[in-house]
Amino acid sequence: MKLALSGLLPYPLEEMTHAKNSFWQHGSCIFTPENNYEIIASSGRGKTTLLNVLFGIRNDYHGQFIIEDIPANNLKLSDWAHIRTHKISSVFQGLRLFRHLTGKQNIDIKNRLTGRLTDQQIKNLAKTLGIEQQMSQKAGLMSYGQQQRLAVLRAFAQPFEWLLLDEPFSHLDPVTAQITADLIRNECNVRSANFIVTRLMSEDYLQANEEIIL
Ligand SMILES: Nc1ncnc2c1ncn2[C@@H]1O[C@H](COP(=O)(O)OP(=O)(O)OP(=O)(O)O)[C@@H](O)[C@H]1O
Repeated sequence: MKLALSGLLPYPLEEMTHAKNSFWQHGSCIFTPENNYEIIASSGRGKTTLLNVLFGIRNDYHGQFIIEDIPANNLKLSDWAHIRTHKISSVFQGLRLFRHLTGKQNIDIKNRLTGRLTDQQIKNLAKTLGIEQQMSQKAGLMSYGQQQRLAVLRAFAQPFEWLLLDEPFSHLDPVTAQITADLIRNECNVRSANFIVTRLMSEDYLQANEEIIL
């Protein structure tokens, strides 16, 4: 599924000085399924805003976001529901976990809708991510780094063509980050899917073949 931005400029970025001499000056790019993408910028330059546009949860922008030749603003809520269940999965910067549910319950609540992962697959993924023991613990009691890995696992509990990841390694040590990055890359490969990941200037774990500097 091709995602295209044409002259995109989110309203909150309009008056910002960096928007006048950066990606936002033209706001155009095409995300094609042959590539993985990194969106790289220092804090506050619009990474989360851009991912939220791609996930269809913001439409406060100039220009156009086009999904497979259809302007995103023409899509109905039911179209977006379908896209978010079958085509685009996401790991938000704020994670959006249910704090009072266990790790496993957080996965199950999504997996029940999609039936994507078996219990054994969930167990194996949790083990690889080093959060096997946390699956029976309440999410709100986990460290933020453990919660980040749980959110990555949850993103796998549905089919997708694109996986959006907003600074997914920000609370992980380099070894754990690399294990998580390798798992993400492998899951995408197995599913013939692609990722769009944001990161600050200083980190680089997933090493996509296309870089977008904001
Ligand atoms: N709804 C909004 N109303 C006003 N300003 C907003 C809104 N959404 C985003 N912004 C502003 O847009 C700018 C970019 O925010 P964004 O969260 O996209 O940055 P970021 O690159 O993801 O930063 P970080 O690396 O710190 O997460 C910020 O200055 C933010 O205050």
